[in-house]
Amino acid sequence: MSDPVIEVEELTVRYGAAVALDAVSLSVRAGEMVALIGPNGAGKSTLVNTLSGILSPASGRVTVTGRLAHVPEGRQMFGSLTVDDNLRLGAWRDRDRSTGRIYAILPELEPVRRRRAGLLSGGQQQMVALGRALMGRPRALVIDEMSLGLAPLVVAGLAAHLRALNAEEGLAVLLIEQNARLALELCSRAYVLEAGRLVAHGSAAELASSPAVVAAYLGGAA
Ligand SMILES: Nc1ncnc2c1ncn2[C@@H]1O[C@H](COP(=O)(O)OP(=O)(O)OP(=O)(O)O)[C@@H](O)[C@H]1O
Repeated sequence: MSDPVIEVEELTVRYGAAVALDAVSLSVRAGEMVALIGPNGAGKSTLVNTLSGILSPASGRVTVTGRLAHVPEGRQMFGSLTVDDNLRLGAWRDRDRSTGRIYAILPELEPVRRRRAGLLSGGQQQMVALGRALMGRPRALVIDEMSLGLAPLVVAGLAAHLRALNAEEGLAVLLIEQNARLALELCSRAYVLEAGRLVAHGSAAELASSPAVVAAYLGGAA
């Protein structure tokens, strides 16, 4: 098995005296798509912000091999700029980098490349947000609430692109989702975070048949 691209070891993060993450360990390997599931306030954003280097650990370690890109919740488009210009913002370190590679990976964006991003559908905007993250040629991608407000067919299209990136480029993907059902469908493994602690971890199939997970997150009997 390949080495982890994202490795979080016994990570504790505090806001003042409040413990937001308590000895959390997780890993994502190259070519893997892994979910982090948890309710509001579980500590998901705290983990993402620590991975991005915005927050510092009180103890423990976060290691990312290569570049990590973050696809934020709510897409965060520059609505008055074109799709192409939004993509270019993902490569601010290298302004001459071509967007051609992104249109090859996400061909749905090519016909709308000159359109203002604010005029696109939610699904198209999510694709632009993904493309913008890929412009930095990351080895790891953290995607926040990708499915929010999107139709199942649109989410399936996005997931197909992520699987191809997993397989063809060995991208490591950490999917942060409140929609546990969807996360367990899309990912091979998942972690469940509650009040700053990991309460479950396993293959998606194991978690989908765990009575505790079913009761808390899948709304019914296994
Ligand atoms: N800047 C802050 N100062 C103090 N406490 C904070 C701060 N940010 C978050 N918290 C607290 O830390 C805990 C974890 O919050 P976090 O935002 O990481 O959760 P989350 O899982 O991302 O929630 P959501 O799904 O609602 O975004 C919560 O109890 C929250 O109230």
